[in-house]
Amino acid sequence: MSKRSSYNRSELGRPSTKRAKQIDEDRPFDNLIKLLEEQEEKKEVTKVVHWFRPKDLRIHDNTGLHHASHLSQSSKRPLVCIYLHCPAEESWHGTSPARMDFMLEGLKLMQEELKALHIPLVFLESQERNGHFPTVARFLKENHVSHVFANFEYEVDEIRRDIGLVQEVGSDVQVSIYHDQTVVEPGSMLTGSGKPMKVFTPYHRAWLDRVKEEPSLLDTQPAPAKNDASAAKELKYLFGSKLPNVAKDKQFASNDDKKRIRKLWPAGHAAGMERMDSFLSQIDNYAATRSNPAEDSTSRMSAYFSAGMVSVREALSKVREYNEGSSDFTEGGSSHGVYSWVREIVFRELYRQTLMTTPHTGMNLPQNLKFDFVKWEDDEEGWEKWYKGMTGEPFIDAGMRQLNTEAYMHNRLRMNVSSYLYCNLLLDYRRGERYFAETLIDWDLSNNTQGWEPSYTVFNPVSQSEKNDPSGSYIRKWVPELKDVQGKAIFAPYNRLSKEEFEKLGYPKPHVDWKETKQRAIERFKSNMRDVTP
Ligand SMILES: Cc1cc2nc3c(=O)[nH]c(=O)nc-3n(C[C@H](O)[C@H](O)[C@H](O)COP(=O)(O)OP(=O)(O)OC[C@H]3O[C@@H](n4cnc5c(N)ncnc54)[C@H](O)[C@@H]3O)c2cc1C
Repeated sequence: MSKRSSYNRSELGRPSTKRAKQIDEDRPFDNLIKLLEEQEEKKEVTKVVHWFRPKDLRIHDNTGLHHASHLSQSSKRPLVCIYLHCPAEESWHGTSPARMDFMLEGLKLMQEELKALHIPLVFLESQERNGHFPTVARFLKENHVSHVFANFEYEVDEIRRDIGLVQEVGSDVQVSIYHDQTVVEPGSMLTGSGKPMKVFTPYHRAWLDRVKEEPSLLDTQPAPAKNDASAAKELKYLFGSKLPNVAKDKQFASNDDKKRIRKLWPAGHAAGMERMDSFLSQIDNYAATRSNPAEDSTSRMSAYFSAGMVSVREALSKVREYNEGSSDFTEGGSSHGVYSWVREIVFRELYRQTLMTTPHTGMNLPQNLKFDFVKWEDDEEGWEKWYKGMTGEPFIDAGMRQLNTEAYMHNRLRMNVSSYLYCNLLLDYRRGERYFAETLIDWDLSNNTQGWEPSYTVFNPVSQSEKNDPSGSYIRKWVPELKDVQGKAIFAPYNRLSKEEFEKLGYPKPHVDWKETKQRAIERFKSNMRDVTP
């Protein structure tokens, strides 16, 4: 579905590892907090704005919006919502046609919901990447806005954009930004020596304790209150703002693609909550079936979480109801299914903490900077076979074809296809990461970059499929050339069928030898990786 298959240098460009270390030490997020704290409190309220970003596209349980509504009500001044569309930014960062369409459909629904509350949702547009905060600042000025609210985004460029806004508006507008993407505030989970936790197991344990002790972390906020009728009159000129057009490079390749994806992923909060409710009825099977892609038993909530159409708090507050009102999601306090689903949410929470506290991870650099010294291969044939799902490794091909068809891939496959790309094909992992960004509906920078973090673990697609897709149903579904292959031959048809039988299938033979290329990768990593000089 994604049309792009080659990348030029600037898109995969990155700072030097030395510069990366400097950025980690002088974190843009800390600078933003300092600026926000230094603002003088603005007593007089004229108009209040909430600025929606691509990660908080809902009016329910939206922290920034809730505070904006509160100020608007207490000061009896009107609330206005804005969304900034910047096609150049979307191109720069990746993002897929599926995700763009999903977000815009969600925004259309939100505009209607807000209109019923007499609150306008205004779409602003900036053609230039660096035109974002000046466009917002101009709108605030022209509309005599005194207070603007938003939720934090933790990517470096977004933090710098917010720094730009605070500086640009100066004392004219008070800017308030809230943590909203997670249950536990990123940056607040520290080791004994006061450093941000980076390792999953202790983070998970501490997270479970925190949520058990502070169940209010899962409480949700209501949708904003209605603007009064006179405000609606005063704001008349802001209603009816036209939904932005999708940039050419973010349009679906065909109408069929659009129809298929919209059916699989209906946009909006209501659709997301319906999906969550239906998942809850089967959550108890999650632990036993989550790794089998043919079961398709995971929640498929990722698209709703990454666009913020459903807040993770709201989803977990539902899980709490299911868990008899208890926020004890430890093994002892919940079913296997609940424990293991919440565990996945905790990965998401940790990855946001990592992005905020180790900002270089959002700058096309691996968390383990030693991997930046690896010399990658230029196997263009391998690249093309990988993204088209024609490598000759059935499990890999099935995963890539699912991705190209559904704008989604099961987690087990994401782990396998990524390992195959940078270990067996020895291609720069950033190319795969970018392909995911440009194809997935649930693209999320922190989950994606952490998922693609290179490591020495080389997944074996044959044993992985034998273990996780034991009946071969997932492979048969996505690789129709193999649908009639019986028994264990489905996992490795080239090696397990006779030459004649294999040739009849019309399926490619493996592009590389798995064992040899595993060895090559380990040797390459060992010889190329080196310490980063401070
Ligand atoms: C190489 C690679 C790339 C990935 N890219 C993305 C991405 O761009 N966007 C994205 O949301 N997830 C990404 N993931 C994580 C994971 O694969 C998806 O979140 C999951 O498959 C989504 O399906 P689900 O909603 O049914 O998950 P469920 O199993 O139902 O899990 C519930 C939620 O927990 C979170 N979650 C689950 N697994 C992980 C994980 N491994 N890491 C972090 N959070 C997780 C997601 O928000 C998910 O919706 C990636 C993983 C890998 C290995």
